[in-house]
Amino acid sequence: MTGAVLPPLLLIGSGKMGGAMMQGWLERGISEVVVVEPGEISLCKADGRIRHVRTLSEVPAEFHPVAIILAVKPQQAGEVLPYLSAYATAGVLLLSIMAGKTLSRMAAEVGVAQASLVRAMPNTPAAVRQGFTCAVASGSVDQTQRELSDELLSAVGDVAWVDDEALLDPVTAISGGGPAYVFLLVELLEKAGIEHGLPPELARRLARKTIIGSGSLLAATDLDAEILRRNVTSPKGTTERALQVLMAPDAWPSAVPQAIEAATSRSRQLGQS
Ligand SMILES: NC(=O)C1=CN([C@@H]2O[C@H](COP(=O)(O)OP(=O)(O)OC[C@H]3O[C@@H](n4cnc5c(N)ncnc54)[C@H](OP(=O)(O)O)[C@@H]3O)[C@@H](O)[C@H]2O)C=CC1
Ligand SMILES: O=C(O)[C@@H]1CCC=N1
Repeated sequence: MTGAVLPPLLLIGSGKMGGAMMQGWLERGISEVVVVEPGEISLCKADGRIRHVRTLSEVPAEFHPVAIILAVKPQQAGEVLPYLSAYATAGVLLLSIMAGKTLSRMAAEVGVAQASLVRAMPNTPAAVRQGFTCAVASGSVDQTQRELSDELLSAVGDVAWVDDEALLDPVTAISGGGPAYVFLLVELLEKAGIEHGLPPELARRLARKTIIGSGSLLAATDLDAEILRRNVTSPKGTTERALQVLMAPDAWPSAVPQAIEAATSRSRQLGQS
C-alpha cells in the first residue's frame, strides 16, 4: 500500500507521540484526519485535511474512519476505550501505542471481543522519522488492516512485527524508553565536562555531538557495537580506564539489566490496570 494516500483516520491524543506520528502521516499523504485532543494541537490547523475536536463526543457522526489511533496515556484509556465499541463492532482498526495495555485488556474495555486491535510500541525518534516500532496484531486483524498499520507506523521509522505479545514489555523497556537512557548519558557527559572546567557551551556541544556522531557511525556500518567500542579503546589508553569503571560488575553490566527489568515489569503492571 506504500505510495497510496492514507485513508480517513481518527487520532485520539495528540501529545508527544501522537503529534509526531501525525506529522509523519501528513508528509506521507493523508486524506482526512480528525484529532481528539483536549488541549491545543501543534499541527497546522489551516491544513484542510485536519479537524481538531476536544472530546470524542464532538467527532462528527458523518465521519467514518478506517482506523483509530490511540495515543493517550495508559492511565487515560478508561476515558476513551468504552466509547469505541460502535467503531469496533463495525470492524474499524484500533491501533494503540499505549504502554502496557494488552490486546485482551483493550478488547475487554472496548467491550468487543472480536475488535481488530494492534498494539504497537514506537519511540520518540519518530519525530524525525527515525523511530523504531514493534507491533503485534490480534487475531481479528485482517491482511488489509495489518498493511495499513504497517504503513502508519513506517511513516515514522522502522517497523518489526512479533507474534508473541509478551515481547512488547521488554520492547517497551528497550526501544520505547531507550531514547531516555541515551539522553541521560548526554546529560551526564555534559555535567562531567563542566565539572572538569570546560565552558558550559563547549561541554554541551561535546556531549551532544559525541552521541550524534556515534549514532551516525553505527548507522553507517554493519560492525557490531562491541567492535566499534574496541576501536575507541586503545590498550593502556584513556578509554580503557573509563571502561574499567563503567564495565565493573556492579556498574553498567548490572545497572542496565536491572533498569530494563524494572521498566519491563512496569509495562506488565500497566497491563493489569
Ligand atoms: N513518550 C514516549 O516516548 C512514548 C510514549 N508511548 C505511549 O504513547 C502514549 C502517549 O504518550 P505521550 O505522547 O508521551 O503522552 P502525552 O501526554 O504527550 O500525550 C497524550 C495526549 O493525550 C491527551 N489526552 C488526555 N486525555 C484525552 C482524552 N480523553 N481524549 C483525547 N486526548 C486525551 C493529553 O492531553 P492532556 O495533556 O491535556 O492530558 C495529551 O495531549 C502513551 O500511552 C505512552 O505509553 C509509546 C512510546 C514512546
Ligand atoms: O515511559 C513510558 O511509559 C513510555 C513508554 C515508553 C516510553 N515512554
